[in-house]
Amino acid sequence: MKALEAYNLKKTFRRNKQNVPAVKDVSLTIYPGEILAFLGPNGAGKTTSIKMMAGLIQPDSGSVRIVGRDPHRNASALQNLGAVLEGNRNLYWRLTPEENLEYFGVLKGLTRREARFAGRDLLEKFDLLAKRRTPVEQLSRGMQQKLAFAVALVHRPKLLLLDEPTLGLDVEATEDVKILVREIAATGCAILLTTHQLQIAEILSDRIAIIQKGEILAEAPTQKLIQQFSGTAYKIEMEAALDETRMLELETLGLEIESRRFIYIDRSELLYKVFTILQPLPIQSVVKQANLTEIFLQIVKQGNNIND
Ligand SMILES: Nc1ncnc2c1ncn2[C@@H]1O[C@H](COP(=O)(O)OP(=O)(O)OP(=O)(O)O)[C@@H](O)[C@H]1O
Repeated sequence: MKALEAYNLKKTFRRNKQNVPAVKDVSLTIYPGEILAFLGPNGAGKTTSIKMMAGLIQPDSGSVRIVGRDPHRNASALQNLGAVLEGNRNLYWRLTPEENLEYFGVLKGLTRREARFAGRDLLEKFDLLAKRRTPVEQLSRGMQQKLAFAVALVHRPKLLLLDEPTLGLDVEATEDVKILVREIAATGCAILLTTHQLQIAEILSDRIAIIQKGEILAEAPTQKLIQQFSGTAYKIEMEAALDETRMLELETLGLEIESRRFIYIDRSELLYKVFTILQPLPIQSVVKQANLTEIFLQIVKQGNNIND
């Protein structure tokens, strides 16, 4: 059974008497144990999409199923959903971790006893046991984020939605969150996460969906996406700016040149031609493997659907 199915979601907001089309067409599927990174520039429609998937915003059209149930029609669908959507705002700051877990556990349908047991387990797993009686407002940002995860997981959901889970965290806390995300997925929970930190998406995700202006531009397994774009892509970095003659010669080959120093080669058969043109200028580096940041920028720049 699929953990999440979203079909053709659409949402237009009304602001200052104008229509703001936030999400035009978003369809996504996530399977148990899978981590999907949902990427896109600011304002692309990620949060609006996630809120529709979480049952918080009613779509204008399209449908959502969480483990087969529609969260907009059937509140029981939410028993399979955990979400950390706006930083750690799903916590009560004056309550302790223990109290938060019990409170939210009961809210999600557990008995107090079940919530207490599940909460204690999570506190232990997330290394928060020593802080269980400290009010949330006195915890570090990293601890608060881990607790927000714990609260989202207390009722053992099958789908976890994470909006920017590492925002504002230091290096160590970011590492903790990465490990947690992997561990949670390993238990069979499906995870959808948004992040602007593309190296995190590259390391963590099994699949990537890229959204721009409310539409999915690309969706593919992470490694496939990287291979697809790395196969023939080279980037040459020159030590100094190129002269006019060489610029012209390279441009005649149809190559993209950035800041007169970075040459992008999209066909490997051109590589040696380019080296000949560049001789004897010093080359700083030649990189073959595109990373997700470059791929993301390429896709968003092209702005058309590579799945077509
Ligand atoms: N409640 C709202 N009323 C009006 N417009 C909205 C509302 N929520 C979002 N928008 C608009 O919808 C578009 C998509 O916003 P959304 O927050 O979904 O993008 P995002 O991809 O999550 O962006 P970011 O990466 O900056 O968080 C933006 O133009 C935003 O201004």
